[in-house]
Amino acid sequence: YCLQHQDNEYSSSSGEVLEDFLARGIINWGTPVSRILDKGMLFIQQARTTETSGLVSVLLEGPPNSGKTALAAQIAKNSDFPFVKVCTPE
Ligand SMILES: Nc1ncnc2c1ncn2[C@@H]1O[C@H](COP(=O)(O)OP(=O)(O)OP(=O)(O)O)[C@@H](O)[C@H]1O
Repeated sequence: YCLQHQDNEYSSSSGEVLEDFLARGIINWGTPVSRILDKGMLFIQQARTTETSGLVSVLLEGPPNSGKTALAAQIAKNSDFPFVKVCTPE
């Protein structure tokens, strides 16, 4: 599910959230985008390996609306793992 609103409204399923973020696709406008997507594929492989716990944490830092969530959604889509967006008050 997706907890998108502070009023505890569960707005859409994992697949619908992905479609929202990726409706127009990801524009690969330069090295920062391609590097994050490439590293995302490595993290997916890492999460799939049986030697690890299957839990991989990644911090994407950047200004508001710079595309952090869109890139996380694209990596989730590439992985076939579910995408869950959780919004906090801060
Ligand atoms: N590389 C990209 N290609 C296509 N669309 C993009 C790209 N980067 C950002 N966008 C679009 O810009 C908008 C803002 O991006 P997004 O919500 O991912 O930013 P954010 O960094 O997570 O923002 P915030 O920190 O405010 O949560 C979205 O509509 C997203 O789809």
